[in-house]
Amino acid sequence: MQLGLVGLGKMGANMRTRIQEAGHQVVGYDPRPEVSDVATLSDMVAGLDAPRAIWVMVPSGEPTRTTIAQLAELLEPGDVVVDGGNSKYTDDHPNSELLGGNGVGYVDCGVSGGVWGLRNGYGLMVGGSDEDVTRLMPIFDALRPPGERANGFVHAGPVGAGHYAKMVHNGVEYGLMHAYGEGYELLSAEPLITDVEGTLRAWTTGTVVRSWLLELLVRALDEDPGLAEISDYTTDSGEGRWTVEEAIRHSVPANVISAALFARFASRQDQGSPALKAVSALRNQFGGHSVKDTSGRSFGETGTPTT
Ligand SMILES: O=C(CO)[C@H](O)[C@H](O)COP(=O)(O)O
Repeated sequence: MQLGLVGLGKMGANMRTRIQEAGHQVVGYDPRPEVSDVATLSDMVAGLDAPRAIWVMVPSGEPTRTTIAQLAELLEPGDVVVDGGNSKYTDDHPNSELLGGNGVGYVDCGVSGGVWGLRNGYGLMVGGSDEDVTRLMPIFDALRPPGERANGFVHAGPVGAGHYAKMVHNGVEYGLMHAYGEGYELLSAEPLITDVEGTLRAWTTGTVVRSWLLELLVRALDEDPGLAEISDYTTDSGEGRWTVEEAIRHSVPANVISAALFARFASRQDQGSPALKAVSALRNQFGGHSVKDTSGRSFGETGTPTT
């Protein structure tokens, strides 16, 4: 199948490779000519046979809304657009209506897996009509991990459901990372524990708290013993806030997720928390998100896997 892919950043570029490796043809567009397959968005559209499928993988908010508005001008009835970024789910209906006015379908897809998704596959949470989702299944199958479709892929509901599921996923991510961070801090504070990293490494196998995030924490400690180089200053890109807003709307007592979000805010006021160093190191490990070193300089991409 052919796919137009808008946005060839650290997620989009890896997704292009994975989709191509599954035998599909990708025409990628990015404003940076050195990574783009075509010069303009309209060249990308012109390079695809109708009916077209276009995947948008650009930062959420204005960049995604603008891209979708531009596509609405360029596409034809029967085409379909996927927003694979971390958009707020409330953006999905306006985007869907804008495109639908011209007979263009719309699917929202939460994508999890960070910079490791190229080799491990991406977890996908999809919202849209059965017809649009079925049509895009070859692309979803190329991106998701191998094996059972239900492990790593869900058609969670109508338009908006994919981004809602991804928002909650990211809220859970905040809570998990913070719990590991607190555990790391407590182990580090206790003189009885003479091998903190070894204890965390032991937890990665057999225990009830084993997980990929825990493996990444051990990896971060291997690369930076004692997390000496990293500041606890931890940013956020919105999903945690939206999860807490939704918890309030539904009167769900989201104690853990809101505490983890507020701890990130505190990290920007009062630096020096080992738990937040761990959270910051984990964001860098799984997503290649930029972090600060102890002198306040931003750096990133150290989590990019070499395999
Ligand atoms: O979607 C992701 C992982 O699943 C991103 O890496 C995540 O959005 C990072 O979020 P934040 O910047 O708020 O920590």
